[in-house]
Amino acid sequence: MSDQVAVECRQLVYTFERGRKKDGGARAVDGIDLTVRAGEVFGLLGPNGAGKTTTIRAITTLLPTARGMVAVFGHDCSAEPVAVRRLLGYVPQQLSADAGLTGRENVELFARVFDAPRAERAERVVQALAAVDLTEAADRMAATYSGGMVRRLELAQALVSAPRLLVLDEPTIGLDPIARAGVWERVDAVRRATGMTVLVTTHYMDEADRHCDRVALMDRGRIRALGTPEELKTRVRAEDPAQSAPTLDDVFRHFSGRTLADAKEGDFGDVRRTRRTASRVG
Ligand SMILES: Nc1ncnc2c1ncn2[C@@H]1O[C@H](COP(=O)(O)OP(=O)(O)OP(=O)(O)O)[C@@H](O)[C@H]1O
Repeated sequence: MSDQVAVECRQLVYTFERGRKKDGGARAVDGIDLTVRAGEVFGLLGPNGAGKTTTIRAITTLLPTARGMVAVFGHDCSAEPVAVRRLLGYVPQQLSADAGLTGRENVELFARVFDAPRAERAERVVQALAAVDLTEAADRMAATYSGGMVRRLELAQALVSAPRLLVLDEPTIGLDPIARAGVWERVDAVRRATGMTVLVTTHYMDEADRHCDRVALMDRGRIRALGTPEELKTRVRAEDPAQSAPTLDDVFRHFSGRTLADAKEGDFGDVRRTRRTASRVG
């Protein structure tokens, strides 16, 4: 890990115009300060509606930076969006693989769209498929893949452009525990092999605890706590001696004032988004 900064957000605010009244408008992101160091796996954690995806979309230049500053490896996301996009691999929550193409064709398509150097393209496609353990299934139609395989294919699509920053939005939502472990195994291996920075959102606290170097706990558009999972647990133990062995769920409750289960209830839109994501990979 280096001292270089991969992602920096300063006082980032994002308000949706068509907002929900109970949120006092729709301030999805409410003044976020965040630094992701080069080479780390950084987790943005929180329940549905916390503002994770909105933050990710600002970092990936898919939303304009309305207020505040966002930069990726020193490139301002508003002023230099093209330079930022060249450094990114992004796996969104929505399906990004085409069921009517083979795994290999899907990855080749991304290699062309993201302008991987022509001379290296074929080799990059082979390597990206191998990195996610899809070499044998590469020439099958993606429509025949399991949910876990689709997720790994989408990972290969993002890796083929050799990004410096890999952004994963809920990479394991809707997958069974074995498939979830399979996705993380590949992410960990790629990170070890390349030193790539990984920014991941999840509401699975156990996964974040196991795989993230540092985490930011988000709730209602704000970061409630930030640090390594161990640092956060140590803080909870110090502030609440009744908690002798807190989990990250306990840490979330301590800093946000509510349980993840309460926070998870969300609203109709939140539930619909989760179901859509879960069913698309299921
Ligand atoms: N296009 C939109 N228009 C209006 N409000 C939106 C829009 N997208 C998100 N929101 C609202 O912004 C808030 C933050 O949503 P966001 O998707 O960033 O949360 P999240 O933490 O990523 O949760 P999820 O995992 O459910 O996507 C929520 O209250 C949500 O309803």
